[in-house]
Amino acid sequence: MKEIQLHYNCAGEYIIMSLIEHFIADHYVSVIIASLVFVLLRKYLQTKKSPPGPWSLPWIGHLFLLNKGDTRNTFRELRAQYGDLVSLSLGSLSILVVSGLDMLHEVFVKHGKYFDKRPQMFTTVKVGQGKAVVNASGHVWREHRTFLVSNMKEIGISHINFEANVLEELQPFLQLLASTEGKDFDPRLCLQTATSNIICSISFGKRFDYEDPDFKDILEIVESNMKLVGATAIVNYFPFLEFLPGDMFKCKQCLNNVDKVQRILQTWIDRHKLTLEPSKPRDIIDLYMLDMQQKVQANLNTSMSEDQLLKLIGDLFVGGTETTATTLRWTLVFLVHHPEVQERIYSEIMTTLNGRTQLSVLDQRQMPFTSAVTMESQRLGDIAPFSLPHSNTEPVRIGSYVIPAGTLVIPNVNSVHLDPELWANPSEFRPDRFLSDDGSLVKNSALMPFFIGQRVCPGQSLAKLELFHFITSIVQHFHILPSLMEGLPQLHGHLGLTYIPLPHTLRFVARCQSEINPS
Ligand code: HEM
Repeated sequence: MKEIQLHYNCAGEYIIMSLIEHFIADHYVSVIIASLVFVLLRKYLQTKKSPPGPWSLPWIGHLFLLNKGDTRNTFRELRAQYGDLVSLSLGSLSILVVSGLDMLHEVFVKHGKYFDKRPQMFTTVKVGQGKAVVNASGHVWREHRTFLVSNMKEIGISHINFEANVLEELQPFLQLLASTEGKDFDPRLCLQTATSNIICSISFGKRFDYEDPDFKDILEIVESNMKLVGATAIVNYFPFLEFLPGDMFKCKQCLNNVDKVQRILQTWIDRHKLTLEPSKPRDIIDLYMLDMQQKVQANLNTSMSEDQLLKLIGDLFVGGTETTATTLRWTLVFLVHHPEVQERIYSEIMTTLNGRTQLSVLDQRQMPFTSAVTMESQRLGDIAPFSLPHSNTEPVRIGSYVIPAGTLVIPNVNSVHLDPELWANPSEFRPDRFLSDDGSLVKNSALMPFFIGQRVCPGQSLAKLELFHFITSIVQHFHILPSLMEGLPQLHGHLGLTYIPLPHTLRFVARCQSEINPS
């Protein structure tokens, strides 16, 4: 009895275990077969539950597929073979590629609340520190996103006059174009500077001189990190690589850059706080400080802090500069290929201005062709072909499949923007596809440059305003002509974090010399 008590807590348990032992001894062959069948059946049912995908190598998974050429083509081929949901893996990470208009709606709208997280990896956890909006999930993300969305609503409702900020930036930009005197010129840098300066205006209430050393430093560091994030991407899937000796994957350099930008932003925020007047919020920083103070005073559970504010301003730079500048660059590329489209926009501008010199955002409603050109540039330029990666913290059933918790979910927006089932001749630039027979604007839910669902771009009102004013002002004042040296720019680009045009120059020849005075 003593021996029995060593192994079993009570006599009942002893009896049951003895019966099982006897059964196994008598039927051990049947037990082995049954266990085998059980294991195989479970495995079969599990694979049945995950969306299909190609065979993978142990440990590295589909690295060979994702590292080969243009990922948009790879995903197109995978979709043709396996359907709208494709399972892949990298290291220990499960990946799901979601394609097609209906499936993107099913996953990111119908089941959107389950897929509103960001995956936990080097870029989000170390670079973005899981803070503010772009890299955050859960309570921090929801609170900061709500703050941003409520303060970046349609023009006229927001506290900040975005249009004034955009118009203020247009003047030095147009003067810079005029100063090129119709010679070959690459507009990339001045578009990036202008869009960054607009983020400065809405964040700090002031624009910077293009030669301001701190401003130039920030632009250079942000650009350097855009390139470094490509080099560090592999660390997202194989995290141990970060800890190899040296800085082979540029992780340390990338994190140092983040530190440098934060230090500059912190000094700007500190200076700005000294002049805060609660009755007159001037910009995002003022609005944030006031919102935070109110919540602290009311003893509310808030994640808002000065540290989060620093990251939020960083998010606006990352989310709002390169994206808008690249969209404008693609638009210029398409316009230089289509002088007849430039002339149609010009004529619409002149009719709408009707003697005035400056368009207002309210004029947009009377300018369907210009809106159609912007939409078509966003579709064909397709600058964010995979949006940003999402993730889920619990298993989610989509149709007959189960998506495991912690999957990295990639929205294949490219599959929609260039789908021949949705757009006739999708690789052609045809703004008229967004116009009805009577010339009015036809919206199309298959156009999703700002993506859809819970994480849809909160800066889209500002972005649309910038696109409208920059495109119309450039066409109002200049003929956009091909480079004398290089001819027309290429219509294909380079796929990095975003899809960008290949380096090129254009000529901006003033329509009427007297209209813009270079300073
Ligand atoms: C043409 C210009 C722009 C395009 C094409 C664009 C596109 C996008 C896309 C595709 C996303 C990812 C949505 C997702 O997570 O699936 C996004 C997110 C975001 N964008 Fe934009 N964007 C533009 C301009 C802006 C501007 C001007 C701002 C800010 C002033 C901004 C701020 C953000 C932020 C903060 C996020 C993160 C949202 C979140 O994680 O909840 N974007 N944008």
